[in-house]
Amino acid sequence: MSTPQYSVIVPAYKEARNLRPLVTRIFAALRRIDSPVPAELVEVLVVDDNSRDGSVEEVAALQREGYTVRIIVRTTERGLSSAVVRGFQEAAGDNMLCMDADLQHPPEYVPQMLAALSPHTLFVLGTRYAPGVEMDKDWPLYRRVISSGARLLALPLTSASDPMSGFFGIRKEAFLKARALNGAGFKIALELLVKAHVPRGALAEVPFSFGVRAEGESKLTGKVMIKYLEQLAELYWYQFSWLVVLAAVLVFLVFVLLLRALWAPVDGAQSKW
Ligand SMILES: Nc1nc2c(ncn2[C@@H]2O[C@H](COP(=O)(O)OP(=O)(O)O[C@H]3O[C@H](CO)[C@@H](O)[C@H](O)[C@@H]3O)[C@@H](O)[C@H]2O)c(=O)[nH]1
Repeated sequence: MSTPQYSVIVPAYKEARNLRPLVTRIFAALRRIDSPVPAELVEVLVVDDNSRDGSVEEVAALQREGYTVRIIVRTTERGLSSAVVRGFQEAAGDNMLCMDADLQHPPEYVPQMLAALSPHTLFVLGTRYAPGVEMDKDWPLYRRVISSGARLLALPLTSASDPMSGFFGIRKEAFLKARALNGAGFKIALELLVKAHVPRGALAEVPFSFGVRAEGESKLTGKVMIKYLEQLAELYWYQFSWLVVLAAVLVFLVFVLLLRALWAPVDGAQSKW
C-alpha cells in the first residue's frame, strides 16, 4: 500500500451507525474516474472518544474489506476540537481534511476539497455562506440563528466567510505553525485560521449545502456555546492585544502632553519671579 498523502480526520462520538456510509461514500467518490485525488493515497482517520458503541468493530470490518481507515480511541480526553487536533497530529498525509461523521458534510466533496490544498493553498474551507448555497430546509431555525450569530461575532477575526464550518482542510506545515492551540469547544477551524496566520491568498473556499444528520444526535449543548464565547474572548485577545497596548501608549502620551500643557504657564510665571 502507498503511504497516504491525504488524511481525512473524522472526530466521532457515538457515530457507529454513520461510519460505514461515511467511509464507503468517501472512497466511492475517490474511485470515480474524474476524481482529482487517487483513492490509494488517502486514509480516513476516526478519532473516537471511547464511544463503546461498536465504532471500533465497524472500523475493523471496513479494514477487512480493504478500506484504508483507522481509529484512535481516546480514553482520557473528550471534545470535538481536541479530537481534531489529535487527528492532525497523527495524520500520515500532508494534506489534511476534517469532516463530521454524521454525513452533514457531503462525502462526495472530499476529492475536490483535498485537491484544493497545495503549497500555495494552505487552507480550504467548506462554506455555507456563498451565493446559490441553500441550507437544508430541515435544519432547525434555532440552529440557523445560533450559527449566524456565532458567525457574525467571529467575522472581525478572519476574512473567511464561514469560520464556524466543521468541514475544512489544512496543510500540515500550516497546522504546525499554529501555536498554543486551546482545543476547547467546537470551533477548531476558526482557531486554526487565526493562529496559523493563514493569509487571504492562501485560503480557498468551496461552497457546499449543509445537510441534516443521518443518524444519532448533535452534541452541541449550551456548555459548548459558552465555551465558544470563552474561545472568542481568547482569540480577540490573541488577535487584537497589540491594539490594546497601542491604545494604552496613546492614552499615556496624551496624559503626559496634557500635564505639560497644564504646567507650562505656571513654569513660565515662576521664571518671571
Ligand atoms: N471525538 C469526539 N467527537 C465529537 C465530540 N463531540 C462531537 N463530536 C463529533 O463531531 C462531529 C460534529 O458533532 P455534532 O454534534 O454533529 O455537531 P453539530 O451540532 O452538527 O455541529 C456541526 O455543525 C456546526 C456548524 O453549525 C459546526 O461548527 C460544528 O463543527 C459541527 O460540524 C460529529 O462527527 C461528532 O460525532 C467529542 O466530544 N469527541
